Amino acid sequence: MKHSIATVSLSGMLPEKLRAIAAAGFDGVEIFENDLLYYEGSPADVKSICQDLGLEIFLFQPFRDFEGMPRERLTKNLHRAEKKFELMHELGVDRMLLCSNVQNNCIKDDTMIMDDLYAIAEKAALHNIKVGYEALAWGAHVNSYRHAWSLVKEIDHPNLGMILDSFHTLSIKDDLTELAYIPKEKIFFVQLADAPLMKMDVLEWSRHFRCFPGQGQFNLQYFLAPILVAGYEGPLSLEIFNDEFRAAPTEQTACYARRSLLYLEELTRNHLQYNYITAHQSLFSPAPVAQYESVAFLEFAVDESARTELNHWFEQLGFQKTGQHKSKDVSLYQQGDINLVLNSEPDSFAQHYYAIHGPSLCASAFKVSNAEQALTRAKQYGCHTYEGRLGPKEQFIPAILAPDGSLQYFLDNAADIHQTDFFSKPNDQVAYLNSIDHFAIGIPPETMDIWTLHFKSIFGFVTEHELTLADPYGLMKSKVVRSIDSTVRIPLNISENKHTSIARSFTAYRGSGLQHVAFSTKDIFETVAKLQENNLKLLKIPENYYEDLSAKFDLDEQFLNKLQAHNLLYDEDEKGGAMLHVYSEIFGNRFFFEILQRFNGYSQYGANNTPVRLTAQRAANN
Ligand SMILES: O=C(O)c1ccc(O)c(O)c1
Ligand SMILES: [Mg+2]
Repeated sequence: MKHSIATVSLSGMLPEKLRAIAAAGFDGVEIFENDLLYYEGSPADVKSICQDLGLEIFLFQPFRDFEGMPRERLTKNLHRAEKKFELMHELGVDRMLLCSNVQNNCIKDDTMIMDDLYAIAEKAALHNIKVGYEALAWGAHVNSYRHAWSLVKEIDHPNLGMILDSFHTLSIKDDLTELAYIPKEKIFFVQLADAPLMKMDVLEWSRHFRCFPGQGQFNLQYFLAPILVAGYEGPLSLEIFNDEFRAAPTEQTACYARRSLLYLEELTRNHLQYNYITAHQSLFSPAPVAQYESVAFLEFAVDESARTELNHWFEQLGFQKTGQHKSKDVSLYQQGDINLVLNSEPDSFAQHYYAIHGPSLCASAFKVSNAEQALTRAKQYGCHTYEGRLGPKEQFIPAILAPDGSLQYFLDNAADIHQTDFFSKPNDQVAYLNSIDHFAIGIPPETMDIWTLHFKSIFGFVTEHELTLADPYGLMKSKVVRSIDSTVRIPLNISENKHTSIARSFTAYRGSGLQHVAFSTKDIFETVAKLQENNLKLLKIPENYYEDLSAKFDLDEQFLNKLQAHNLLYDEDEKGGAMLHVYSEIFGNRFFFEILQRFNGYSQYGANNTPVRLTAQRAANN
């Protein structure tokens, strides 16, 4: 289907927005009146910029507070409309959005409103313009598409139709059934926006918190599907009022905006198919999501000194160096199913990454059912791919760029590369740690929505509820993205405050970066004893914490003493699951390691203990 976006959705000056919109692959735009008002060029200039960029102008908007005004205002309002029709001719657009009146003095009389709408439709006809009526959720009288449609249907004028905007419909939880029964020629335009569910004034919610499809909590496919069933074939247009996007980089936002429409098309296609409705042929249909089986490896960019230091930490954690790359300065550490890689190869991706970020996670690799399929899907979604220089006999591993510019590899032959790419020796030590339970990354707050969309669309991951947690110097928020069956889990952490641990890691990394890696073990007491024997520095937990535990949970004294002796933290969930976990100290203000054991299907991340951890880390690292 054709894709469009309202200019209000992006940051920047009008020409800059238009260039980014074209570069992201949109077919056209809605010109938001304010963008035009503030622009120094004429409407004809805007028309020619769009033409040069290959963008169609689909819609001019909004025209406000027209219908149902006191009678003496009608002539004036019709005159105002005609002025805008003339401007629209200069712009080269034939469709206008009229939003329902929000004024206090709007007269709540359907007959009078219909007279007014008929009058504007007649004027529009003289100018060859089509007026689409949109019910704002906070409209003074008309605030639902069903009310708007009852009026438009009754008026039955060829120059008057409907504009359907997902936000206004889904925010008031309106019934969606009637959408399928609006004749397609009466649906003049469709606007799409997602939003997080919030308890607040609907106007404020709409003006500040809309987001791209897939980033919020609306089920947009339930809104779009009946519109397609009605036969609508016009553009799908994003209209996003969002404070973060107003400040975010224009080009990147435009790219993710476009991807969100592809994602919505895919969800809608699946939803239609699930209901045995023949899907629109033109709906985006990418390669299916591959199955994500595990984290295949985590790769750290290091220089010589960081390599020595991390080598030491890994050994203390019980890893064994089992591989040396055949042609590169890359080494492999293993334990159980865990693979960690240190890369200090000159003139490589890792070294460029190191030059900017210092010791950091430069790549994460995922074991998937079919790497080619995962890559194809990512490409279809417009992801940037990466192909590094291959050494002799080295295997090619498909990779894409994550939103922070690090690499994400897809592997379906994880076992093989150890043989083909590395001089390897068998791991002959006992494995205390078994697998990567999760790894957390700290990201700039304004990129949270981009990251979630990345994992949802490319990886087919799901998100868990965002949690707000206390740091001694502010707040952090954490949202987990994970594969459906939890084989891969990645908490995404943000903080708006300047002095929190997350903020400190941003400074160290000069950007986003790894916060911690959590390894699972099958016997945490034995493992911790071993790590202590290896002199791994574990985070010391204050005694008060254990006092509180004994008050909160039904734990016996001996067990509590054992926890305290091992600096172990304890959490329970409401379904009877429990978790024991312990933390290392922090590696250079950057990342740390967690060792955990889950019991009885505990599916959380010990967030209740995060404030204790953050405070203890700060005490140890100040
Ligand atoms: O917030 C508003 O005023 C506004 C204007 C135009 C729209 O299309 C819309 O959905 C909201
Ligand atoms: Mg709208």
